Amino acid sequence: MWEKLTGLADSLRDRPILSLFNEDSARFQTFSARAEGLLFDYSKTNIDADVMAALLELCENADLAGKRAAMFGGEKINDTEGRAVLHTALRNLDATPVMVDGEDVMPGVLDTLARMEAFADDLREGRFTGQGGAITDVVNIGIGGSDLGPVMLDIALSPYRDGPRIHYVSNVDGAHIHDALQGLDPSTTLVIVASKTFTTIETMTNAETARKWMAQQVSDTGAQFAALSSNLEKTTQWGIDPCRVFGFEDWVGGRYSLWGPIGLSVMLATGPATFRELLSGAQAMDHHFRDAPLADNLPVLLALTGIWHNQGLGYATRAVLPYEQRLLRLPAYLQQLEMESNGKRVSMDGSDLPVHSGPVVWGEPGTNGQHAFYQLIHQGTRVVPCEFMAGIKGHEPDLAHQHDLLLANCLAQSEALMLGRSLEEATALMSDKGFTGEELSRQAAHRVFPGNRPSTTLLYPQLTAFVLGQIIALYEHRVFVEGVILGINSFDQWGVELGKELALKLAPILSGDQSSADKDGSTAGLIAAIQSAR
Ligand SMILES: O=P(O)(O)OC[C@H]1O[C@](O)(CO)[C@@H](O)[C@@H]1O
Repeated sequence: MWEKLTGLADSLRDRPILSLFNEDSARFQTFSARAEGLLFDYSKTNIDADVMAALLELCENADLAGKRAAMFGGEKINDTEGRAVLHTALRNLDATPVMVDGEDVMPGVLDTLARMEAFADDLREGRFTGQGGAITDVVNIGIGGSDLGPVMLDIALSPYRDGPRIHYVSNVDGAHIHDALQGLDPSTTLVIVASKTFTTIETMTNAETARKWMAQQVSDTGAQFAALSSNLEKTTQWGIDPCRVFGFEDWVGGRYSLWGPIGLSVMLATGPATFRELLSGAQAMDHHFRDAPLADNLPVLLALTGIWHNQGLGYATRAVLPYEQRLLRLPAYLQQLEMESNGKRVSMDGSDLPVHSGPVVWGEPGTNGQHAFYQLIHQGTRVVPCEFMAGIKGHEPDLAHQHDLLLANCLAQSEALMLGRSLEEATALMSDKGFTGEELSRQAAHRVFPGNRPSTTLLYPQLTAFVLGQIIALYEHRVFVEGVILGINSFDQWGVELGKELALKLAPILSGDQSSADKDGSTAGLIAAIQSAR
């Protein structure tokens, strides 16, 4: 199945991308696609018509259309956990029926959304208060999918923020909750415990700490706690009033959960209307993904460029480079979305993957990244496919000149990556500066850029809630498509379990209650070093 692609990759690896533009003046039009205001340009890659045909063949062979229908249709495609995968139902605002085990899940989804909206309105309009008056601060305690999505959205939607201040606590490191609670008044603070399972050690430990902190000033601490979870039994056991528990079903994966109750903190900060805009944007992308032909389908095209670069050409990482400061936490969010989903070594049937799993995903907003790691991207020995993204318009009309500079930088980087600078050009440059002989060669060598480095660019009109919904759903579906082509289950995460189990066993050893005798030499040595220094 992979031979055709890897064969093409071997023969085309060094072909200059620039030559493709010289041969075809319409290359940009052919190798870019639009959907509902978004423009995805993948012309600055080595993909040509043959490569695209081979990539689309992979989609056919993997029955992408059938698997997509199975996902939207509520089939239990997460078969190592026996679950459907229906984050799309959370933004199915038209309420068209979505069946799981013969039952329409939409009435429940919309009922929870309405409850969240009523609670958000009550809190934002001062009808729900703390013991000391209107809620001024909300502390959202969660980790992984119960944190990264809301944190990313909170920053991205800052122009729309008009509610209480939100503070996010995720790390079990006591420093995190200590610093977050500094200066907050417990009597006007709401604590949200966000955990799908309601068993995650980091979250439950931080929630206990928050409860103790609140008890110092608030007599009925339970009245200022809310929970977002699938485990209603545990939220009740923990003492959270069911009227402030917002539940969701097991068919919402943690890293796909920001569209439902896990997004409550964002709704509190920006209001129900903005949250609905976010859902509408995602829904628009769902429709596009479901209905557009594969060759014009943005999530499919984004996935295929990923497959070409990672499994075809063997590039091990990809950089996500938003030229949008408010997408500061998008790379971190995508790290979980992509790497927890597609970082798997076996196919659905348990056999070893014939190709690499999904790539390492990393990044940072431009222009900051330019002054940090772009050196390696331009002149390092490894090729890093870059995924640029930028809004055509900012939210600061008075600072439009800065936005133009931002866009100029974004375009300059993808251009520089493709064009590079030859030894002849570098030599001429340094010769003009007066260098001669061996010193000219030496100085010129340092100024050569190999170029021919691939990148894609996603342009969007402006970072509104709607557009943000589109972008996140685009990446979600990209992960799905890559997972289908790889033949893996993108919706479980067994790889995080072993470390959790070992941490639980190590805790009593570290505290001295158990012996480290059965530990490997390094771990035992580290334990001894920690214990002896206490
Ligand atoms: O929401 P929960 O159940 O606390 O889980 C938090 C995170 O832990 C994981 O299970 C593993 O890291 C993630 O998939 C999940 O997002």
